[in-house]
Amino acid sequence: MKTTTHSEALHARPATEVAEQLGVDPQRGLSTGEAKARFERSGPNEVPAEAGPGPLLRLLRQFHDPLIYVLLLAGVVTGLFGGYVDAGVIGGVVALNALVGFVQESRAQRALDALSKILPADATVLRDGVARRTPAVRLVPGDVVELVAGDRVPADVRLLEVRLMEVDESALTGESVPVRKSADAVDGNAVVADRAGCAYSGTLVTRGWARAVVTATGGTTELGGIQHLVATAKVGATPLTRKLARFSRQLSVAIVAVAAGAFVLGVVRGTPVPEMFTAVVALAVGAIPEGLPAAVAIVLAIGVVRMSRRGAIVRNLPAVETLGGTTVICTDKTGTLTRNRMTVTTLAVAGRAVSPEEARECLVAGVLCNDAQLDEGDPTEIALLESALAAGLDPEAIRAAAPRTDTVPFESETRTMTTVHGDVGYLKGAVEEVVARCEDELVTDGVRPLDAAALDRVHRELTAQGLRVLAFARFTPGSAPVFLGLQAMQDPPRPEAVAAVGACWSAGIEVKMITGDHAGTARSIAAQVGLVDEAASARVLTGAELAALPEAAFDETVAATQVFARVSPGQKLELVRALQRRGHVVAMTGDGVNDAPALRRADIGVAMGRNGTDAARQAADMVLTDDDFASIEAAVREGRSVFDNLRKFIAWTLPANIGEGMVVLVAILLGVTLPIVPVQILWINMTTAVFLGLTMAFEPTEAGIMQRPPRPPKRPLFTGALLRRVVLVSLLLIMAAFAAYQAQLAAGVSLAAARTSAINVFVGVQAAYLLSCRSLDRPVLLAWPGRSRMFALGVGLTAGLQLVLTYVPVMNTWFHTAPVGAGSWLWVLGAAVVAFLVVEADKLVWHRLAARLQVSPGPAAAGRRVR
Ligand SMILES: Nc1ncnc2c1ncn2[C@@H]1O[C@H](COP(=O)(O)OP(=O)(O)OP(=O)(O)O)[C@@H](O)[C@H]1O
Repeated sequence: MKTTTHSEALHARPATEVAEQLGVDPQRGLSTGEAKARFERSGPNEVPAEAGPGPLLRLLRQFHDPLIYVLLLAGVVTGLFGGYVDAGVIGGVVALNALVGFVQESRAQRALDALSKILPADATVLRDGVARRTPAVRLVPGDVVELVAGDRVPADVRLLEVRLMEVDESALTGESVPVRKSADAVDGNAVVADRAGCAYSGTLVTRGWARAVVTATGGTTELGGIQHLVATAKVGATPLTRKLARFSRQLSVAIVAVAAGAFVLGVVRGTPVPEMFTAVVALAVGAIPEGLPAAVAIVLAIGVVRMSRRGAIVRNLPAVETLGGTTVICTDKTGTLTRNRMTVTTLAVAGRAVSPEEARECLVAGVLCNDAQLDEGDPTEIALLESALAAGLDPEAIRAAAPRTDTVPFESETRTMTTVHGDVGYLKGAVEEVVARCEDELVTDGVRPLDAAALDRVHRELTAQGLRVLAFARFTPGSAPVFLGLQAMQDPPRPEAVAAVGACWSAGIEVKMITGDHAGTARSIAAQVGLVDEAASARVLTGAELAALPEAAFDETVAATQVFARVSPGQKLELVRALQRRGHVVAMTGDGVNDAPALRRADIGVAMGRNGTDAARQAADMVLTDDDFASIEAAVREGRSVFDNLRKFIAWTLPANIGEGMVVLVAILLGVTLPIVPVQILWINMTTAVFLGLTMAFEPTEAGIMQRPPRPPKRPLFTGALLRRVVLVSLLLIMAAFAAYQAQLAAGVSLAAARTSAINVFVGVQAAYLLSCRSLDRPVLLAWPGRSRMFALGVGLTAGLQLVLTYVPVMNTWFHTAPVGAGSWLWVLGAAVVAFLVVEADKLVWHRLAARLQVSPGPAAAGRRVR
C-alpha cells in the first residue's frame, strides 16, 4: 500500500499538532473564505474518473468484430473482381452499422453516467464555528468534519475527538472486521490498517461518533492513490447478457459452418468463386444475430432510465432483470409505508391519557433528550419538539437552561437514547426498554411505585391505533430512573403505498413488513395500508419470538408471517435467508448501517435515498429517491416490462435473421437464382434490425402486467414456445420471398423488379410479425398494448426506406433494384396479412392448449390471496 512520508507524519503526531499544521482551529473549523481559497488550490474532493477511450477510439472499436472483418474482406474481394458498386455498398453498410452502434452505445452510457451522479454524498462540516451538511466534493484539507455511524468517511482525516468509534475499512484494507478508532497517535511505521488515529476516505463508520480534521482530499487520498473508489452505477454483464452472448457465439459458429458448406457446394456446382463468396458472406451476416447482446444492453439501460423516472435508481444492471421476478418484498414501515411525518397526538402519565399541563416533565424530557432542531433531524424527535411547543413550552429556553454534558446516542439495537445534563439525566425510547429500568413513576403529587398494569393497558390502547409510542424517564446519575410518561405519535400511511401494496398482491407478490416498532403499532399500520385484511387476523411475530423459534419450524413460520415487529437488523439477514430457502426471490429494504448484510444478501437490496445511510446505499442494488414503497412496486412493474420487451425483441429478431440467411442458403441448395442478392440481404438486415427490431425496446408496459404471477426464477429464456415461433416465422419469410419472386418472374417483369418484390415482401412480413410481437402469448388485437410512437415511427421509416430503395434511380443502381407496379405491392400486402394471421392463429391455439394444461402454481402463487 502506498504511504507517503507526509501522511506518516500525520498519524504519528498528536491530533492538535496536526490541526495546527493544517492551520485550523478544531473548535471552529475553517472560515468560509479560507475554505474557498483552499478549494481553488486543492480542487474538488473526488477521485478523477479514469478517462475512458475517446470518441474516435470508441468509433473504431465498433469495427473490432470478426463479422465485420469478414464483411470487409468480402467487400475487398468483390472489389478486386470488379464489383465496385457492390464493394462500395458493403463498405457503406459496414460504416452505417458502426455508426448506429456507436451512437447507441454512447447514449446508453450517458444515461447511466448521469444516474450515478444522483446519489448524494454529504458530510457534516464545521465552518465559522457552525456545523452544516455540505456536499463532500467541497471538502478541503483542514476542514473539520463530524462523523457518525452510517457515514462514509468523505476524505482522509486525522481524528481529533472520538466516542466509541468503529470503522469498516474493508474497502481499503480488505479486513472486514470493523476497526476501533481513537484520537491517539501511533507509531510512524504503522500500516494503514493499524493507524487508529486516522480514518480514510471511502471507509464506513459503523459505530460511534468522531470529530476529525481533513488531511487529504480527492486523488491524494489513500483510496484515490490506489484508484479503488467504489464507482456507483456501472454498465456490466448480467446473467442474461452473458447467456445471450454465449448463445449468439454458438449460433455464429453453426452459421459459419453452414455457410462454409454452402460455399463448397456452390463452387463444386460451378458458381464462380467471388460470387459464391459474397453470397455466403451475406448468408452469414444475415443469419447471425450480431446485434443481440448490444440490443439487450440497450433494453436494460432504457429500463434503468424508466425506473429512475419512477423514483428508483438501479445501481447494477442485473437488478433490472431480477426485479421482474421478485416474489416477496420485505419493507420497512416508517417512511416507506408511512410518511415519516410524526405528530404527537396523545400524552399519558401514570397509566392514563392526560392534558399537556399534567405531562410537563414528560415534554421537557422530550426536548432535552433530543438531537433535532425544529426544522432538521429525526422526524420522531422533531415531533417531540413540536409537542412541547404546542403545550406552550419554549424548547430553546429549556435547552439553554440545561446544557448537555453527555450522550448515549439512539441505536436500533438498544432502542433508547440517554442524555445527561449536569446532575440530571434523561432516558427515552421503546416502552419495554424504558420500563425495564424504572421502579417508580412520577404522579401529580410525587413519586410512587410504577403501576405496570395500568401502563401496559394504555400502551396497548395507543399502539392498537397505530401510534408510535415513546417512553420517558429521568434519573440522577448513579440511581434508578423515574418513569415520566408516554408520548404517542401518529405517522399516517402513504396513500400511494396502499395502492402499491394492492398492486403487489394482485401481481402474486407477497409484501411483508419488518419494523423496529412495537407489534401493536405494526399490526395496526399493516391493516391501514392493506397489507393484511384486518389487524386482528394479522400474523405478527416479534424479534424475540423469532429468536425463540425452533430451527425446524423457522422457514415455514417466517414464510407464513406478514408482520415482523421489534426486529433487530441482524435478524433481517436471517429472514432473507429463510425466504430464499423457500424458493423466493426477495426484495428487502433497509436504511441503517446494520442493514447492509441483509441488503447484500437479498436478491434486490433496496436502500433509502433520503433518510438512509451511505452504508445501506452502498450495499443496495436499488436506491429509492423518495423512500416510497410505491417506487418499489413501480420498479417491479418496469422490471417485468423490461423482461417482456427483451423476450419480444428476441422473438422478433431470431426468425428475421434466420429467414435472411436461409433465403440465400435455400437458393444455393436448390441451385436456383437468388431471389435476393447479397447486398440486398445486407440492406434488409441493417435497416430492419435498427428501425423495426429496436422499437421493441420502447414498447409500453402491457396492461395486466401486474395481474399475472411472477416469472418462475428458473424459467429458461428460450422456451419451447419461442423456438416453435422462430421456426414458423422463418419458414413464412422464406416462402413469401420465394413465392413473390417466382410469381413476378412468371408475370414477366425483369429480374431486378422480381427481386425488388421479394425484398419488399420480406420486409413487409417482418413488419407484420413485429406487430404480432407486441404481445407474445396472446393475440395482439385482444391484448392491445396501446399506441407506441416508436413502433409507428419505425414501421413508417422502414416503409419510406423501401420506397427509396424501389424508386430512387441511384439506389436501383447500387442495390440492383427496379421500380415495381401495383401488383407487386399487392403481394407485399397479402403476404403481410397472411403471415400476421398465421402467427396470431398459432398464438390462439397454443394459448388454449396452455390454458387446458394449467401449470401447477409456484411458491408465490400458493401464498396469494384473493382480494
Ligand atoms: N430517536 C429515538 N430516541 C429514542 N428511541 C427511539 C428513537 N427513535 C425510535 N425509537 C424507539 O425505537 C423503536 C425502533 O425504532 P427504529 O427507528 O429502529 O424503527 P422504526 O423506524 O420504528 O421502524 P422501521 O424499521 O420500519 O423504520 C421505536 O419504536 C421507538 O420506540
